[in-house]
Amino acid sequence: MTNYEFRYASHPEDAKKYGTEELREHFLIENLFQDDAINLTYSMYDRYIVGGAKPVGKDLPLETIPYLKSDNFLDRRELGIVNVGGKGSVSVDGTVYELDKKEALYVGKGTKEVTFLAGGTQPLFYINSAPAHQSFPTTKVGKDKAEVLELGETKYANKRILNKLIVNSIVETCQLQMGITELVEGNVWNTMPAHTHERRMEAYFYFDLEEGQTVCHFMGQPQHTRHIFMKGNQAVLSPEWSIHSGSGTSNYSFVWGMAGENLDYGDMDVCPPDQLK
Ligand SMILES: O=C(O)C(=O)C[C@H](O)C(=O)CO
Ligand SMILES: [Zn+2]
Repeated sequence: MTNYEFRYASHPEDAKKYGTEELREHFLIENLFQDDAINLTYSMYDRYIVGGAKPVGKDLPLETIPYLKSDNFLDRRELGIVNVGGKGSVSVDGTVYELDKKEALYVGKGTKEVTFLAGGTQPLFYINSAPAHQSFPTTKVGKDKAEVLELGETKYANKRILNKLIVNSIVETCQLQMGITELVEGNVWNTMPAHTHERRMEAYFYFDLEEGQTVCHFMGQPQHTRHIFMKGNQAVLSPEWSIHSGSGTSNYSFVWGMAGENLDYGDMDVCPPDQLK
């Protein structure tokens, strides 16, 4: 079963007026993982699709959805998959790729068949997809291939390990970039100092958050911020004009994914913490 929903893009002046319910309705994606279903959200932020696939008792083929008006999901798109659950497998045009937790698979434009296979130790496949103009080879990015950076300091409660997975130094893509950031125990702030990048939108997916804990995700223009309280296994859309940062009541991990004008991971306009409002 494939479920899908649609999100329009918001003007920053409009978003300033949103209350709690509107913010959650427009930016928060609450139900990504449903047994034996693929749940997709098609957004108008760079036509980025955010989704989840949870095969429990049957294999789940990635079917096209009406918003695409294409015969196959990847006729004009590329796809990034990050497994955030137990070990699992994905079939891509007949080749099976095994993904451990926190491993990624890039699937290029023109691929006809992508099937999330039941079995393993209950995988949870987090999906991001963006329009593509060129076909690049399907490539698994295992733990051995990830580029790992240590960021932040415990003194500032933001010590974290950033794992670049689907980035242009590892795999060729048209516009997709994805990776995982893991907060070190005792640290709670991600992406602080915060930044914007008007060249790209971004989506965050929070996971490995202890039951009963929460992450307060911050968004908005740097001098007009808003917050959304999030649970584990939920995603949030970050417009190109918005910061994306969060503080948890414990440590946690998140998958970041981006698309837009460039593939330059370092293209960020940093906002000093004491300038945020
Ligand atoms: O912890 C961080 O800092 C991040 O993970 C930042 C994201 O990768 C990002 O926002 C990239 O633009
Ligand atoms: Zn960013």
